[in-house]
Amino acid sequence: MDVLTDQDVQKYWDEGYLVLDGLLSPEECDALRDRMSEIIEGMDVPEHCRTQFSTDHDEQLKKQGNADYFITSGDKIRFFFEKGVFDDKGEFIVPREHSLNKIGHALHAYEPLFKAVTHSPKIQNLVKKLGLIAPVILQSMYIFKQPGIGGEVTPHQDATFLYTQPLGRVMGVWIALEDATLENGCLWFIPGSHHDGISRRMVRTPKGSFPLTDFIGREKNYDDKLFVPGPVKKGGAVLIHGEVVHRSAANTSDASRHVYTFHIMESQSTVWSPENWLQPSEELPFPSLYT
Ligand SMILES: O=C(O)CCC(=O)C(=O)O
Ligand SMILES: [Fe+2]
Repeated sequence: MDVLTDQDVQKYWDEGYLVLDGLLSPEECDALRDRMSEIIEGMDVPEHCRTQFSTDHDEQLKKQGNADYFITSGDKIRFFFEKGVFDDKGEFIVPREHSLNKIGHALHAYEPLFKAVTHSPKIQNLVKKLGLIAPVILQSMYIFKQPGIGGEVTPHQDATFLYTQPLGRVMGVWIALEDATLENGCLWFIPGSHHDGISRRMVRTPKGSFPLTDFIGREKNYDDKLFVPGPVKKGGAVLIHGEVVHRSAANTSDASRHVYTFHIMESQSTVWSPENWLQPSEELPFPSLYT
C-alpha cells in the first residue's frame, strides 16, 4: 500500500511540506523513546559541556570545544544540551533526561532501531512515490523540546545548512514520537515558500580559523502572519522540503515533544557542497536509503 496518494504528492510540491498521520504505530514510537532513555542513562557528558568559564581564556576553550564537538558530529552520536542545565561545578541542576536539546547526527547509522525506522519499507515507498531515484541519508537527530525549557527554533530553510547544487534535492522527514501541538512547540510553515531559493548559507571557514562556520547572506524577516501550524499526533510525520521556511515556538507547556528527524538527499546529478558543515566521512559515507 502506498503511504502517499497522488494528491499528497501534489500538495507536497505545491506547499513545500506535508503532514502525514499514522506513519508509525504508538508502539513503534515508544520503542524509540525507550531506547533513547537508555542512551541518556548511559550518556557520558563531555567535559566542555559541563565546564563554566571563569576567564576569557576558559571561555575561548569552551567555545572551541563546543565548535569541534559539533562539526565532527556528522558520523557520531553526540549530546547537545539546553542552556543553564549545569551548575558551576558541572553538575546537573535539572534531571538529566530533561537537560538535552537534541542528540545527533548519526542515529540512523549506529542505533539499530533508528536505522530500521529510517530504512523501513514505509519510508522507502513514500520516497519512491515522490520520485527519488538514488536517495541517501545525510543526518539524523532526536529533538526533545523539553517541557518549560525547550527553546524556539527561529525561521529557517534546511538548505541553509544542507546546501546542494542544484537546490531542491533535500527533504526532512520529521516524525512525532509524542503529540506535537500548538502548546508544546509544533512546527509552523510558510506554505509555498520553497520556490524562491535560499537567503542564507552556512559555510565552513578556511582551515585553522575560528569560528569554524559562518553565514553567507542573512535570513529574511518573515511576516508572522504567513506561518501556518502543522500539529501532528504521536506517530504522525511531516515531510519538509529543503527550501520551505519553517520554525517552532518554545515549549511553554508541561508536555515534552520528542521527535526523530532525518534528512534525505537525491544523490543523482546532485553536488553536495564541500563547504557544508556536514561531510560524508570514511567511517560513514552517506548511506543509500533503498538498501
Ligand atoms: O523540531 C523542531 O522544532 C525544528 C526541527 C527542524 O527545523 C527540522 O527538522 O528541520
Ligand atoms: Fe529545519
